[in-house]
Amino acid sequence: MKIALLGYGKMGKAIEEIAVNRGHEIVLRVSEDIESYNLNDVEIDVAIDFSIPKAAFKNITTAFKQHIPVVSGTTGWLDDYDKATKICKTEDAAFIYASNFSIGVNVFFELNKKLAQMMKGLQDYSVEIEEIHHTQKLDAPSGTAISLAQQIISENPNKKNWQLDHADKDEIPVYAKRITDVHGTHTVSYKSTIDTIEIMHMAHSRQGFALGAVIAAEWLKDKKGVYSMKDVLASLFE
Ligand SMILES: NC(=O)C1=CN([C@@H]2O[C@H](COP(=O)(O)OP(=O)(O)OC[C@H]3O[C@@H](n4cnc5c(N)ncnc54)[C@H](O)[C@@H]3O)[C@@H](O)[C@H]2O)C=CC1
Ligand SMILES: O=C(O)C1=N[C@H](C(=O)O)C[C@H](O)C1
Repeated sequence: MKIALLGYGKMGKAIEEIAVNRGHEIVLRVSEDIESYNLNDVEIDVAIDFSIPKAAFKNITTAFKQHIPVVSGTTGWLDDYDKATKICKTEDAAFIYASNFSIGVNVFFELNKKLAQMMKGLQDYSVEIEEIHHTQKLDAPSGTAISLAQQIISENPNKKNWQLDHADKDEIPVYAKRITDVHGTHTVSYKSTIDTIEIMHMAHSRQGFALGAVIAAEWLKDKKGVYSMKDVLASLFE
């Protein structure tokens, strides 16, 4: 598979290593405005975008306009997600966005939904989310923490929204901490005066995110349409 890397930072490099080990070829590395590159110059089977919030929408839609399937893991740009999926459909392209491509986190997402269903009637418990990441991270809270909050909100009618660092009764507080060299730790806690229930996922490296993104790209390559990581991992969740 011929891969274009849109964003060639920490994740771009981790993806390159795994993709090459799985027999793929990196044909383009984009690390600044995509207008400086001509996507027609090389044959591309799939583009993988791990860039920065303000570049993601342009990177992704530029690829769609060349009918190139796109896997995107960039966080912090989702206000434009619906616009991007519309362009994907108009251009007959293919797209998977995930706030977290790690298979472990996708299992954790399923646990989070199940736990939210069980806890929604237990009014003595208050729910909160904590995420910890390295100090170079541009966005807060993390895309994964927002996904976790949205999953709880869709299961629990008493929760209407999430807030960074504080919350009203019908909101979920999300606490974001920045500590050198932390790859990504997410904890969902339900606390009462009697006890605390917690689920936690801790990434030990970027390998899980990168492997999941390459697996998603292999799965998406010959498809059209908009998908999620749940589609890619369907057999795991049957
Ligand atoms: N969905 C997931 O599983 C994961 C998502 N992420 C997200 O991926 C993104 C990238 O993370 P890192 O690689 O750690 O960041 P990074 O800062 O190491 O890399 C970002 C790269 O984008 C490049 N860049 C700047 N402007 C650009 C443009 N206009 N077009 C293309 N590239 C441009 C920068 O030169 C930099 O090398 C972040 O949004 C992060 O939150 C990170 C890990 C896992
Ligand atoms: O920036 C990171 O590093 C990560 N970002 C993603 C997020 O915002 O959730 C995923 C992972 O936690 C690492």
